[in-house]
Order: sequence, then C-alpha cells, then structure tokens
Amino acid sequence: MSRSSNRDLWSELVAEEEGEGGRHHNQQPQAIYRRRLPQSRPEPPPASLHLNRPSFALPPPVKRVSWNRSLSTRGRVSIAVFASVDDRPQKREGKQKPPPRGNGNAKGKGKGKPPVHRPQPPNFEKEREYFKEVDAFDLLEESPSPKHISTWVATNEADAAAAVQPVSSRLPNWLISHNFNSDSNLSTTLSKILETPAVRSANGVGGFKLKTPEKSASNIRSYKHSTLARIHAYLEDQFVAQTDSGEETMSDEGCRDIEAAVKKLSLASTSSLDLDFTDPFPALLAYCGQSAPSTLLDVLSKYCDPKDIVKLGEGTYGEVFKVGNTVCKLVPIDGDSRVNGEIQKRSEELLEEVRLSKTLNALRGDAAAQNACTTFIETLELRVCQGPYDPVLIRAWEDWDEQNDSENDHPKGFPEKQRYVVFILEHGGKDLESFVLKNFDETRSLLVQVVSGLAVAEAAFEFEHRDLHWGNVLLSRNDCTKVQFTLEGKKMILRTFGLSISIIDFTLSRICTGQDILCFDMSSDPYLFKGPKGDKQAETYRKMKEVTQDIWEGSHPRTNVLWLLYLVDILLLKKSFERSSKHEREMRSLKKRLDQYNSAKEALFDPFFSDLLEEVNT
Ligand SMILES: Nc1ncnc2c1ncn2[C@@H]1O[C@H](COP(=O)(O)OP(=O)(O)OP(=O)(O)O)[C@@H](O)[C@H]1O
Repeated sequence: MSRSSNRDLWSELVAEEEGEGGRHHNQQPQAIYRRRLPQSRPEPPPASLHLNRPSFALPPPVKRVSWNRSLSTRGRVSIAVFASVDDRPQKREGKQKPPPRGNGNAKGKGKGKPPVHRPQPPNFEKEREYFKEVDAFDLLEESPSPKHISTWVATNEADAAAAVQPVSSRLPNWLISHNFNSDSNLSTTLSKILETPAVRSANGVGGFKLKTPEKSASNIRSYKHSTLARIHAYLEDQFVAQTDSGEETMSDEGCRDIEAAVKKLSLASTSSLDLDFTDPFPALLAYCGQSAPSTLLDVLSKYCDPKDIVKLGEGTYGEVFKVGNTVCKLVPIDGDSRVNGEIQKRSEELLEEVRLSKTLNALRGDAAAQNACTTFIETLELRVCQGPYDPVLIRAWEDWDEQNDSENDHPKGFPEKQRYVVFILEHGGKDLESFVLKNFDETRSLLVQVVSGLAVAEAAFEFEHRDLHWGNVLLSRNDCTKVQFTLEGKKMILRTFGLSISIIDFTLSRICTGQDILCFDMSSDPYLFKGPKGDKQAETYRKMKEVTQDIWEGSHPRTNVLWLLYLVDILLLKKSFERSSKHEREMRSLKKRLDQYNSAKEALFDPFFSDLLEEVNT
C-alpha cells in the first residue's frame, strides 16, 4: 500500500464521514446497551447479522429475571409468584426436576451449617415469610409506582440505534484489548495507532470519533470510515513529524505493517479497505489477546491438574468451577442450541461484559491512582475457547449434580464447534446468602467494604452495580484486619475484622469507561420489575426504575444507595449474627440516613462507618 495512493482515498473517506457524521463529533462517551436476548425468538440469528436486528421488532424478553435468578440459585421454585410470570421454555427433555427443597437452596449452598449465634437455619417457610414481611415504612417508601416512564427507548430510531450500538464498540474493544493483553502479539505500529487519541484535533484530518452510530443504515459504513480515518490520522502524524525533522521515512513498510496486523486480527480479508466489522467474534478474540480459540483443557490445565477440577456453582448462563486457587466461569456463546432453556449469549454481549470486568480490574493496579480498591472480583484472565466440553469438566459437573442436583442442562451435548468465553476469576469465597456472619463487627465490616468499593468505582467510572443482591456479595475470612483504598486521591484504611468481601456479577451494571457508557437497558426486561410486592430485591429494581426514570444510560449513583439499603434490610431481616438491640437500632438509623444520600460516596461518610475508617497521612 503506497502512501500517496492512499491519501486520496483517505481524504474521500474523511470527507464522506464528515458529510454523514459531522453531528457525531462531540466528545461525550457513547452509551452502549446490552440487551437480553428474547427467549421466544424462534432461532438465533446468524452471528454476522444479528447486530442489525432492530430491537423494536423483537418479542419481549422472557429471560429468568435477575431477582428470580438470585433466589433461583438457592431454590428457583421457592417463590410461588414466578409461576405466573415465568413463561420460559421448559428445560430440555429427559430430566425431571425434583420438588423444591426445604431450605430453598436448590444448589446446596450453605446447607446444614448452623449460625454461630442465635441459630436460625434457613428454611423454606422462613423464606416465604420473609417475602411477606413488609413494615409500614417500607410499604410507604418502597413500593412506588413508576411515575415517569421514559418512552425514548421505545421509539424505533432509538431502538435501532441501541440495536446497532455494539457495532460501534467493536474496534474500541479491539483497541483496548491491546492495552489489556501484555502477551498480545500485535504489531508495534498498530499499537501506536491504538494509542492515538480517539478524537483528533482540528489539524490534519482531525475530528474523528470512533463511535458514532445513530442511523442503522449508515452505521457500519461510517464506523469503518472513522476507523480508517483514525489509522490515516496516525499515518499523517507520522508523515508530518518525519518531514519536519527532515527524514521523510514514513514508508510503505509502515503501512504494510499496519495492514498485516489488521489482517492478523482477522478483521480484514484482503485489504484494509475490506475491513469487516460485522462479526464481533474476531473482536472478542482480539480482546482476549488471541488470534484463534484455545481448547478448554489448554486453558484450565495452566491452573491445576485437570483431574482436580471441581464444580463450584452455576448460574443461568455459566458453570463455575474451582480450578486450583482460582475460579473459572464458563459461558457458552454463539451456538444455536439453547442452554439451560436460554438462547446462548452472543459474542458482542460478552465483549461488553469482559470490557466492564476489565475496567473494574483497573481499580486494583496503581498505588498512585486517584481511585483504587480491591472490592470487585479480580478477572485474572479471559479466554475464548472452542470444542466440546472436556471430559474432566463433565466429570466435575456430574459429581456436583449428584450432590446438588443441578438445575442446568448436562453439558455433554455441546457440539465440536461450540464456543465459550472463559473467565478466570479470583476465588471470592461464599455468597452472603450462605455465609454465616459471626457478629456485628463482621456485619459492619461487610457494609463498609461494600460502600467504600462502590464509592471508589463511582468516583472512577461513574459505576453503578444495579444488582447487588446477596448472591453477588462474596465473603471469606483471612488474617488481615485492615484494607487500604483510595478515594479521589485520599488514601484511607478500613477495619475488616478479618473479613474480606468481593462484589461479582456486573451484568446489569453501568460504567463509563471514559470512552463508552456500558449499561444494560433494563427497560428491555420488564420482568425485572414484576417481582413480589414487599420483596426487598424486587422493590429495589422498582425503586431504581423510579430513580433512573427508566433511562438506564444516565448516571444515577443513588442506585448504589438503594442496594445499600437493601443490604441493611437483608442483614437485619435475613441474617443471623450475634447482635444486641443497640446494634439493631444503629442499623435502623443507618437505614433512615441512607435514605437521604444520593451516592455511595455520600453514604461512606455516614457516622455508622466513622470508627471503621481512618485517613492515611502521606
Ligand atoms: N469468583 C468467584 N468466587 C467464588 N464463587 C463464585 C465466583 N464467581 C461465581 N461464583 C459462584 O458461582 C455462582 C454462579 O456465578 P454467577 O452468578 O457469576 O453466574 P451467572 O451465570 O452470571 O449467573 P446468573 O446469570 O444466573 O446470575 C455464584 O452464585 C457464586 O456462588
């Protein structure tokens, strides 16, 4: 590719982009919605086409709702109300599910372990009663009818834009992948392009923005053009710089280097002009630092002797295994068959999820960072794999099934070409539902760690978890009694009383990466808001809907406070630990004050936490 022959072409592309996309050149992060796939769709679309699927044409999603999911992990059928709203397809034939178990813990977690004090072993009746128990204050405050339901997401144009949004994020994902994957072997020239600011200044070809879609018809084209324009901008910079210094050495070699690297990433077929961004799978691979999928065994055997792998838990989409000291979450993607009654997630959905996890990982790194904490589960590695389920995993799955009676489908049916995303995660311990808290100090420790983590992530990324039920807070004990975090440059130490917490599951979360706003459009999942009246978790979704006015890409840190309120309720109503009536009063008054706060950051400075926090003098 010669520079001179390209310049005209670049200019044409630039001119075309400016013509059709001038309105996109603002610097605000673009919202990227992740939409749940509807279940009743007859068959999943081909991977290369589904991005253009106009979401307004889809039937309403009927996925197992999140609040149901969290309960379902412990006993999917324990809440009778689901029968009326859950029209999911039945599980695959051939497996009869047993009736619900008495402890509401169908997956066997936390079974039989009596609490240390005031023993109240969980049981189904108690759980049922819990869902009835709503005090007068809560009824007044926690069951709002949505007053302002936004309609913009229901319009065709907005829906169409939302449906194609993932297209716009692919290259940024690819670009970011380079930064996240030190073992990535992308060309160095390409890495320079990756570092080129997304928005160019007025000189040169300037003013390009990577993500600009508003109209579906021109999205893919203009996206390609802006990508190419960015490459062009880089080349032009090189050219200018080298001319100024008198060595005009910007060569065809450089261009070939770029083109080769692009091809290597499978994003181009014959030349850079044929870049094909309609298939997100190569972008997912690139994000994971791979040029081709690995096998499951290749990945897992890095962490332990495969015969030692045991299954740890399961979710709607993923199977979770203990692999050495780490945890492996395995999510089948892109296949045509249903898994656990659900249409498989698609590459681009996983692309957003892994981006989100990686963004949160960034909070762990730098000691000099303005915002840092270790509250969010660490993603240690991300891999794309392909092939049938490995026999060692099948054995681990069956062992677990024998003891816990899995709700999921047997994994033996996966085809040769099945794809997976493998998340290698830090082992976070047990979830709050099954963990037995010893005393009030541990309870305070749990709350202060959650609130500080949320405050840090709010400050760093406008993060809102939006689904912080008791299945998504993991706990473990260690010898450490203090943990440090940094909030807006201020280093703080908190007292843990030997308890360590990790927050998981960012499916519904909102985050601003600086480049994009990643969020889940909860208005696309009406079942989330149809949980039983008085159920703390269901009420929290409804309250979030009111706070956000059903516009989910907006920043509403108050949603984090709603989940803190939920956690205090859960601790008061559902957890047993050694406590006095004074402790209970303290928690109730915390709850009342939380009601006044608009962010986790505000909540962190509540007097309830003051003797747990200490500022580090530097
Ligand atoms: N890092 C981890 N450490 C320890 N246990 C974990 C970890 N991640 C997940 N688990 C366990 O595995 C279970 C399933 O994980 P998770 O909820 O992430 O799966 P999922 O497919 O996203 O579920 P769903 O989509 O149904 O919410 C969790 O309930 C948790 O108990």
